[in-house]
Amino acid sequence: MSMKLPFFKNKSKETNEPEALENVPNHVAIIMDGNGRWAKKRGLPRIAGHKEGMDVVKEIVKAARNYNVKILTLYAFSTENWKRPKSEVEFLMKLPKEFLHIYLPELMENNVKINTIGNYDELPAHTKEAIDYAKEKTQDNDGLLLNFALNYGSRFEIIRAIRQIMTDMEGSDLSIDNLDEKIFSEYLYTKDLTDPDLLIRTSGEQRLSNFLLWQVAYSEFWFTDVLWPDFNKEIFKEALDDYQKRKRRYGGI
Ligand SMILES: CCc1cc(N2CCCCCC2)n2ncc(-c3ccc(F)cc3)c2n1
Repeated sequence: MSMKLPFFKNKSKETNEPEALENVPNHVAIIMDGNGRWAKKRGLPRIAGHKEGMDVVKEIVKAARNYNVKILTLYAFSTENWKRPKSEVEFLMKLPKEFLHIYLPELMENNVKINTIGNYDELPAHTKEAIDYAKEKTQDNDGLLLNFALNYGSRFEIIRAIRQIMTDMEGSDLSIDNLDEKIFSEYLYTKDLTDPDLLIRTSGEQRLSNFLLWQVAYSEFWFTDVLWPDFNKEIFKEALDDYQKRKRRYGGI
């Protein structure tokens, strides 16, 4: 009986093996803007844009894993967003639970670790409950770090760091003389993360909107007019390709 040799398909297409790309940004941060505009263009309520935007998050998490990005930070809710209509804020605060209910099993399967930065304690209890469960379930994962910026504001983060430094100076060997950038960074929400190598912002706006102001000092910025709900893995790859082409400078020549 002749042995039927296994037909070797192009394995890379079928497995979850990351696609080998040169000079991939280790940390990508994204301002996911344009959800309300996307809905308005279609005569839909704003919350329809947020819902659509949530599904794009899952696609971009998969793409980031595929290209071997190590940290993906997503600006999901800013300290300014509390000023939005109460009904919209209530809807937004339910999205983490909905996202995790749908995608946590797949995130677990793909070794993704969930993290958050921002003034977490001020979030509603039901929001924190869902996220705490996901953090606990994924705490030992060492694949992509999926980092949601929630109730995050960079100026608040900087003042919070200065306040803590002033308190610590009273009772420790921390002094004005030895305070430097490294010590200051250790007081930020992002103390355990490397700075973003690439910052992406959708919807055509070219401003930081109080996002990671200290951390993006040496980041490459990439802007697109595409609204977040229309963002996809192909456009994400375009940003990574552009990043690869740029000569990285850190203030030097
Ligand atoms: C709390 C505000 C908010 C808004 C939001 N949007 C709305 C704004 C931008 C577009 C994406 C969809 N998403 N999408 C996922 C999450 C999420 C957060 C934490 C977590 F552990 C799991 C998922 C999310 N959170």
